[in-house]
Amino acid sequence: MIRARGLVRTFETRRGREKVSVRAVDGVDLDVDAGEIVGFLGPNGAGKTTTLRILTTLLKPTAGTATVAGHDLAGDPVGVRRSIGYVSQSGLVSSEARAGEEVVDHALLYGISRERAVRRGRELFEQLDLDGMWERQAKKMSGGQRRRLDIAMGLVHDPQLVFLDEPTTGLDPQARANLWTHIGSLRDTHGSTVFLTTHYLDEADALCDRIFVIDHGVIVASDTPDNLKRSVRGDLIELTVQDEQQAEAAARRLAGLDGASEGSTSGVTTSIRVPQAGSALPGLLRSLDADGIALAGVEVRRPTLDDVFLTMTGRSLRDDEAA
Ligand SMILES: Nc1ncnc2c1ncn2[C@@H]1O[C@H](COP(=O)(O)OP(=O)(O)OP(=O)(O)O)[C@@H](O)[C@H]1O
Repeated sequence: MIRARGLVRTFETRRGREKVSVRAVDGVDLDVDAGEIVGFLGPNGAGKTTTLRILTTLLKPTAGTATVAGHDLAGDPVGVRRSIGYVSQSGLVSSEARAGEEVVDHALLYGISRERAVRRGRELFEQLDLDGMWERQAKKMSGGQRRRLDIAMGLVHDPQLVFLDEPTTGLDPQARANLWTHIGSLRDTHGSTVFLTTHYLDEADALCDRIFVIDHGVIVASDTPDNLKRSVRGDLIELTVQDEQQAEAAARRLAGLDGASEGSTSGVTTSIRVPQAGSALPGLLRSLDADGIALAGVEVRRPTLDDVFLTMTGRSLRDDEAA
C-alpha cells in the first residue's frame, strides 16, 4: 500500500544570522501492506509530520521515490490524493458549520454524489458514535467528538488508505481509548490501511500492528510492538530502600545477579536489568534480608516501548512527553 525509498526533505532556515539546512527527513524507506495499522512513533521534531506531508503529496521530497495506494507520488499525485484520506493535526473541520454538512461537502469535493455522501456520512456517524450530531455545529462538540468528526471527513470518500497525524493529541484518556477502538474497527470492518503518527507510547502499543520508530529524520527500528519490546533484553527490577547507604548495599547485591546489566542508583532507589526477574527475585529478597536491608518497595517492569527508544537512541521518549 505504501512503498517509499530514500525519502529526504531538507528545509532552509535561519539560526540567528546564519542560514542552515535542516534535514527533517533523512533517507526514509517504508513498506506498508494493505490492512495494516502502522504507527510512526518519535519525539517532537523527529520528522513524522514532514514524512506524512510528503506521502500525502502536500510537500515535495528533496529526494527519494514512493508509491502510495498504487500511484506514483511524483508521476500521479492526483491519483494518490483520490485514493487516500488525510486527517491533519489541526483537523479539517471549521467550527461554524454543521457537522453533517461539513462531511457531505467534503465528499462532494471528491466528485461523490450528494445522495451517496449523505448515506456514507450517516453510516460513519453511527460507527464513530456521533449519532444525533448531524445537525450540531462543530464548535459545540467536545474535543473527542470533533476529532471523530475529523476522522469521518477523512473517510467519507472511502479511501483505501488513511493518514492520521497525531489523532488523539489533546484528548482525555477516556476519549483517546474510545478513538483507538474506532480506529481499530476501521480496519476490521472496512479493511482500511491506517498510517498514524504519535508520540504516545501506549497508543502505538495498543493500536498498531507495526511501528516505525523515527528519530532525527531516520527510522531507527521497525517491527511489531511485541518484537520491539522483546529486542530489549530482560526485565527491570527496581528497589526502594530506607536510606542511601542501604541503596548502595542493595545495588551491590543487584550487580551480583546472573546476567545483570544497566545498573543504576539514584537516592534511595536502585535498579538493574536481568534476563528474568521472576527467577531472580526469591534469592535476591533472601540475600537482602540476610544483609539487614529493609525494602520500602519492589517493582518489576517488563520492557516497554520507551525502553526500546532508549536503547535505540540513548534518550527517553517520556522526557519528551513530559516536556
Ligand atoms: N517548513 C519548515 N521550515 C523549516 N523547518 C521545518 C519546517 N517543517 C518542519 N521543520 C523542521 O523539521 C524537523 C521535523 O519536523 P516535523 O514537524 O516533521 O516533526 P514531527 O516529528 O512531526 O514533530 P511533532 O511531533 O512536534 O509534530 C523539525 O526540526 C522542524 O523544526
